[in-house]
Amino acid sequence: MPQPPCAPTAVRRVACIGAGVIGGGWAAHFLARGYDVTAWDPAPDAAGKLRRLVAAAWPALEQLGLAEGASPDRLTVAASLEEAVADAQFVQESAPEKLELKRGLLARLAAAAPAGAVIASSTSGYPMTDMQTEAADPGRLVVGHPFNPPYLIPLVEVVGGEKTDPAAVEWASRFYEAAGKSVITMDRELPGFIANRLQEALWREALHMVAGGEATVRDIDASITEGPGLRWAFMGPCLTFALAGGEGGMAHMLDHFGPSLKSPWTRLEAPELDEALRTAMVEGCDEAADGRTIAQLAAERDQGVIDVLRATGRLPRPRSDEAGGTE
Ligand SMILES: NC(=O)C1=CN([C@@H]2O[C@H](COP(=O)(O)OP(=O)(O)OC[C@H]3O[C@@H](n4cnc5c(N)ncnc54)[C@H](O)[C@@H]3O)[C@@H](O)[C@H]2O)C=CC1
Ligand SMILES: C[N+](C)(C)CC(=O)CC(=O)[O-]
Repeated sequence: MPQPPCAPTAVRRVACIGAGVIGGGWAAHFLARGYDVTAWDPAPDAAGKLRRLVAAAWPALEQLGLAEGASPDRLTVAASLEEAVADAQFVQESAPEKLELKRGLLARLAAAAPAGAVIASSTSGYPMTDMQTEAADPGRLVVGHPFNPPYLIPLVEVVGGEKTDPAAVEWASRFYEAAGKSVITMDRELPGFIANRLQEALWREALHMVAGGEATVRDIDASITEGPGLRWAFMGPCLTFALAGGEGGMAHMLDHFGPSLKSPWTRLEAPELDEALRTAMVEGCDEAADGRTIAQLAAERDQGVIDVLRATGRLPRPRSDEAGGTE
């Protein structure tokens, strides 16, 4: 792989390709951290939608603290993909989760972006090995998997594919850290990476319970927000379960509960996502929303995440180049 155009801490210009929920959220994050952002999205109404998304996110970002010079005015919406990435020092792809589309798009991005510039995909599950097949220079393609909304949830999972240069994975991890993210760098591809693999197990069980009429959407959500979710905001599932073993810690927890966990671990297959289950989930969510719109729920979520970050002492650090990084 040719050298990236600059050091990870010296990046000033980022391109966001695909500007929906996640691409727009990434744009808001990078703008708040003081980067110049150029976005491109083929949808006819994409520019207006993106600016509305950034405007809706900005109050939350102001609460967290903006980087010096950060402004929504530093967002440019390009007329073409090629124009969007022509000058980019880093590219974040957030197009729809369709493998063929990602393959072609990543190849186009690799052809158009400056030599060596790292290109990250927001994919929530495809291995980079499967997505980098059409690119002329796959070495600079990595997965940078964010969490919704990327402007508030710190975690990014970074992993390369078989043809990715390890230097690109390293560069991307350092860049995201400089941009204020909390990074897990994976040394191998796993289906769903780490967090989605865990979330998918939870989600599979939730859908089973709704499909079987065993629990309502409201009950399922309350079972997490009033229960384990409170612990998970600051202590992960392994350490919280180590505490379930009392003074004996994880060893006693496994000896005590392990045998009885074998059945729940192996009982269920993937649920059939048929029309009835889809309807039950949609109606259950409408009921649980209690008349709140998506925009109201998003604002509530944003405030909740900020409160948790603040309460647990995890407000974002300043950008590392602000602390003296150089080109
Ligand atoms: N929604 C979520 O919670 C999360 C999604 N992701 C990943 O982020 C990516 C984007 O997902 P969302 O933002 O949720 O989808 P979305 O549907 O909200 O946005 C996708 C955007 O891509 C645009 N688009 C369509 N064709 C395109 C093309 N050829 N090139 C560039 N842009 C194109 C669409 O116009 C749309 O604005 C997916 O890979 C998804 O797996 C990752 C983490 C969380
Ligand atoms: C729903 N999702 C699988 C796209 C979610 C993610 O990938 C991460 C998240 O935001 O939880």
